[in-house]
Amino acid sequence: MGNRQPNLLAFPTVDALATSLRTYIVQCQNAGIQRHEVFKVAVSGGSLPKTLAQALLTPPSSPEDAIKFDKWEIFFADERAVPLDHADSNYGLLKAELLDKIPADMGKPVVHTIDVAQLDDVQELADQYEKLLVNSFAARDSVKLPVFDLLLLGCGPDGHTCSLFPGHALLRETDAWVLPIEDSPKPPPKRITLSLPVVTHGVKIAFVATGGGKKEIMKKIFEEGNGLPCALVNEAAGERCTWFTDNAAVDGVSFPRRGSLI
Ligand SMILES: O=C1O[C@H](COP(=O)(O)O)[C@@H](O)[C@H](O)[C@H]1O
Repeated sequence: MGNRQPNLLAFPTVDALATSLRTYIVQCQNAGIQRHEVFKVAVSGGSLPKTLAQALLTPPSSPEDAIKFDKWEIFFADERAVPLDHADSNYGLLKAELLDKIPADMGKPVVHTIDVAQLDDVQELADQYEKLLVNSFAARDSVKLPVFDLLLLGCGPDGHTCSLFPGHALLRETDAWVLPIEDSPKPPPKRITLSLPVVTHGVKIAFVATGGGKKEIMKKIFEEGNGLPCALVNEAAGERCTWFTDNAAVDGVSFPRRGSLI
């Protein structure tokens, strides 16, 4: 991969990881606000929202370190086709872990949820979410792909990210921005997900992977690749992609720069 290698950072604890993740997110936020006065960020579900809350809800160490939630537009990197208050909803999880805990003086982000009126038709659900992106990122005719300022992603123990699963036909999609999936190997089966080209087109892409349960797949992603969805993101995004891991998740992986910051 040469100088297009992703950054792989390993921290001794999740606390230390969260501190660096915050610094990184603030840099992305400030760059986004400078570029177009807002910060457009896509977030995943799973274990990410908890770590994200840990990173974002601490008081700033300086004015430059401030989280400006009133400038944030939050989109979902993937979402399950369930009501927003369902236990499987990625929005519901983010709400419980982060959104409900944001103090009033930090501002309120705009949060783009799925259109729950379309839950019965997952293709329509994906199409509606794509339309939302078209409206937010300008007309599709003039914009080939939406460019998120940052995508915050998780990595499943099988190497999936968003709802892009190993070996699935959705990995070959080149046109659509948002895709439906009806046969997710991880429940619930019906979901929507950003496509690989949209994910890899972001200004910055950050993965958060913690715990010993991730170490086998981390070895495969970084040492073999094997067409795993997370490895495909690494290959396409190169140095725009940064992994925030703890030591347990990269135990035995030869690559990481320990705890250093970008
Ligand atoms: O199903 C999903 O799983 C992935 C990974 O979750 P994790 O708990 O292993 O971190 C998550 O990134 C994705 O958003 C979610 O829908």
